[in-house]
Amino acid sequence: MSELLKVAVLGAKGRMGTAAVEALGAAADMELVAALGRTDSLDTLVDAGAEVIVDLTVPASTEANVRFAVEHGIHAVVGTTGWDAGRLAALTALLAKHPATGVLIAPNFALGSVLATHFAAQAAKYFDSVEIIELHHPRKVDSPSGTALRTAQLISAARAGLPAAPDATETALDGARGASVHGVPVHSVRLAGLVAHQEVLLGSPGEQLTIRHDSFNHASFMPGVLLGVRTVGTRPGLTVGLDGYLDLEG
Ligand SMILES: NC(=O)C1=CN([C@@H]2O[C@H](COP(=O)(O)OP(=O)(O)OC[C@H]3O[C@@H](n4cnc5c(N)ncnc54)[C@H](O)[C@@H]3O)[C@@H](O)[C@H]2O)C=CC1
Ligand SMILES: O=C(O)C1=N[C@H](C(=O)O)C[C@H](O)C1
Repeated sequence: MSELLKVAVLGAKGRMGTAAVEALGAAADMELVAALGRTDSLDTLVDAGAEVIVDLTVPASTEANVRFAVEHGIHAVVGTTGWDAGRLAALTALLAKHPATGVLIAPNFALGSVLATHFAAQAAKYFDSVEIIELHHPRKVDSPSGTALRTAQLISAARAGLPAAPDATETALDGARGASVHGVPVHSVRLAGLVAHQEVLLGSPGEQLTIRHDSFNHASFMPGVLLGVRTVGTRPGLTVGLDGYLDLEG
């Protein structure tokens, strides 16, 4: 019998953490060796012999958690938001000192969402206008969502060198045109009853393409979490986006 992969969850009592503890506990090739909450010591990870952590905490905690893991040779699969360019640069520098360790920063684990973002980036250069609407449950603490930030970044890169989208707005109330993320307008909706949803609207004269993804519950994220845990140890260094572990060109 082959060895089980020793996995720990950080943020184990949260919405995502609860679902991940259940999914990882049910995986035949994994052993859940630790389930940490906000007040637990990170030393538990070392004592438990964790090989991979899954960080599902809060933007204020995630950077220190991942740093601890990398410094102890533990791979990290990260779903928590808040990984801006500065944090990613610092993590890349840290990983250079720990070349055998892998980190996946996954703004969204739902495979449909990863595909929707990929398709939106592919389509973006063929339309005059692109805007993003992300819609989430009202307990979400960050806005715009990590998924929308990532989608806007990829769309902006795909549209490099193209004219700006037409927009005759001369006066607007603050926020009425959304937040400009890499030049792409992003609108955040927080509504009771929602889970996690995103629409990318692409427009040209006479036509519109809408690319929409819906997560109806947290089960949607679990296949991506498991894929990340199974793969991260074979991918040293930093990977941003679960698409880095998929074969999207094939
Ligand atoms: N990548 C993805 O597919 C998804 C990512 N997320 C992101 O994951 C994060 C968590 O989301 P939710 O579970 O909805 O939030 P939540 O608020 O339900 O759970 C966060 C949990 O982390 C705990 N926590 C805070 N600091 C901690 C620390 N230092 N160590 C251990 N636990 C700590 C909190 O006490 C709480 O129980 C958010 O950033 C969210 O945007 C959420 C859903 C999907
Ligand atoms: O907080 C959430 O719920 C989610 N957070 C991630 C994000 O900010 O994109 C992923 C998903 O949208 C759910």
